[in-house]
Amino acid sequence: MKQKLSLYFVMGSVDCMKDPLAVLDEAIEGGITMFQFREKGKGALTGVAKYRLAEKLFERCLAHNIPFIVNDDVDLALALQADGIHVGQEDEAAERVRDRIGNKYLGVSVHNLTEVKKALAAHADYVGLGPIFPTVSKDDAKQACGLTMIEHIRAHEKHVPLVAIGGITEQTAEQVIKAGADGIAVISAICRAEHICEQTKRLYEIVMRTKQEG
Ligand SMILES: C=C1C=NC(C(F)(F)F)=NC1=N
Ligand SMILES: [Mg+2]
Repeated sequence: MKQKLSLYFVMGSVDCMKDPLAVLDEAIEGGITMFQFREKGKGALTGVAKYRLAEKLFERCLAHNIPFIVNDDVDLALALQADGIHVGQEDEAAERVRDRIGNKYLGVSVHNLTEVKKALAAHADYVGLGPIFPTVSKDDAKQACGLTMIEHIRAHEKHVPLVAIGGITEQTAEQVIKAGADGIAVISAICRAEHICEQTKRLYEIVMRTKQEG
């Protein structure tokens, strides 16, 4: 699980400046290790259009052995037979989701140690902690919790697979890993890059080098 979390690309059509399929193809070429389909916010696709896009993105991930995770929408995850689901504190209760999805990946959004412990009690496979820095990708994001929250959680839960999310860039990725995250989750750092493949490669190199240094 910790290896998979290294470079976790989170994306929906609203985050992309061009065809989401082309964006994902470039990100895969650049070395992402996990993908989350997060179709949310103003102008997000719904219904059949959302399903069709999810199917095509899932095909890309399958072809490259990259876990395909669906954000929030458990019904969509089950219909697609996705590799997993990611839910927030306000989504369907993690315990109930675990019952519905069996042993697929279950990720839970957390903002503090209490929520980490709750997620572990619900048998989550990993937690997504954030936003670490102010984010541009989520209009109802909570207050940034900073690197100290990563350190605090890691000090109390040494082994929990933890990916950090929220405003993480090439400039801050190293300190996020050094603070104790097993990986970084990014939206705009990849989606808004001039050259998506090159940017993804740089993020991948930084994360993997920093993880090796221990
Ligand atoms: C709100 C979120 C928090 N964390 C994550 C991830 F990093 F992928 F685990 N994804 C989300 N959608
Ligand atoms: Mg959610």
